[in-house]
Amino acid sequence: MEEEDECPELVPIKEKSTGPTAQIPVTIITGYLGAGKTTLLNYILTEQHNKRIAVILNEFGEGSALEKSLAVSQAGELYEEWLELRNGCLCCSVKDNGLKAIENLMEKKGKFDYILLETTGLADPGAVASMFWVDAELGSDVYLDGIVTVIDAKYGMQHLTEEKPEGLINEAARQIALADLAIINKTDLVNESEMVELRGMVRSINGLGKILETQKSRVDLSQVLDLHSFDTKDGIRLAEKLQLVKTSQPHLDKSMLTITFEVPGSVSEDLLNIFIQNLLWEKTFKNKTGLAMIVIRLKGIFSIQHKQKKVMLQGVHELYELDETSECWADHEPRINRLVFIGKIRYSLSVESWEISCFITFKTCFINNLPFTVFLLQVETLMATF
Ligand SMILES: Nc1nc2c(ncn2[C@@H]2O[C@H](COP(=O)(O)OP(=O)(O)OP(=O)(O)O)[C@@H](O)[C@H]2O)c(=O)[nH]1
Ligand SMILES: [Zn+2]
Repeated sequence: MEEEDECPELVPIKEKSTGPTAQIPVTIITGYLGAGKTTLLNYILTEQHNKRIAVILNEFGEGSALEKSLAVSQAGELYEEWLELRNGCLCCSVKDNGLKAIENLMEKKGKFDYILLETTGLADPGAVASMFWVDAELGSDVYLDGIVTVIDAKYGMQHLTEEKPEGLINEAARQIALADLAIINKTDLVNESEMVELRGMVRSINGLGKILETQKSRVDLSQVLDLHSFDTKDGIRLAEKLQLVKTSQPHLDKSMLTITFEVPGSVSEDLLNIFIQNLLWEKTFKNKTGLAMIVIRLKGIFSIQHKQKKVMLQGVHELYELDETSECWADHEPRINRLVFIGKIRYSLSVESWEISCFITFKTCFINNLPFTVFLLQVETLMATF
């Protein structure tokens, strides 16, 4: 893990030129796992604003880019650069990939006039933002327009008040501290007193940024794009902000991990729902020390029996939804069901036994048309094997 780089001397970039060599604005969309970043991205991509937008997505964990790509609408002309980082994130493990992705996009320059960069839910937007000052010539093509942080109204307080291992920063707080715009999303899931508490907490972390409140991340785009938050006169402001939230330790919480299951076949929707409810609500899957994984984020793509379309699973803490996507399983396409867990298990050394117990039960969802009693018997037999 790279030590956090010294904050680079921030050199305000020169006045933005206009015309064909016009610099392209970049908006960083950040926010904790499941807060609604992709929902905001989709909303921006599908709203009428006659901007041709390029998207850079940085996903946490191996292979989970697939779910992300299915979640990002294919509206309009979309240039997608993937930064699929193995259990890392753009900001602290492979900064140069971020630059590479932007430079790849710049080669297609002229075809788009705005870049949206969605970070992983665990990323440090400060390190991503400072990328725009580290690489001088990059500054000539793009400029950082603003940092937009999406906050989950239902779990935001839990994320912000979570005890972190010694010296580790709370990434949710850091994402808010650096926001030019904070969007408190999912207001449909909380009452007024919870909103007052969260609003106060956000304001106490970030006294400057604008705060909007939304459902499904639907905001007035003039409040999100073209903010010019870091124009020359404000460039120094980023330095101050970075100093404000600067820490010496890397921020990636080692206890956070991603587990991916891939199983061929088609699954019974009922058995899948039972499996997910046992996982998220009953926490029935334990490791050999009797611990369950704290699943913070759950994503998946499924082939459901008797359905032609791919079904996407989205879960955030205890909430989950199975939605049919517009994409069909192609005739020759192998039906591989993928399930990605992002979460933590104390004493992660014993995550394997948790993984085995969970995987075996997941596999039993694929044994077609089992009477439920037989299914449960199978689960018990399987669970006894380790
Ligand atoms: N109830 C409710 N659900 C929402 C709202 N906005 C988004 N969601 C759901 O929350 C889940 C996560 O939304 P995403 O947009 O994928 O969140 P994200 O921040 O991109 O998540 P990561 O992939 O972990 O980074 C999805 O199931 C969304 O449909 C909202 O305002 N209310
Ligand atoms: Zn990072």
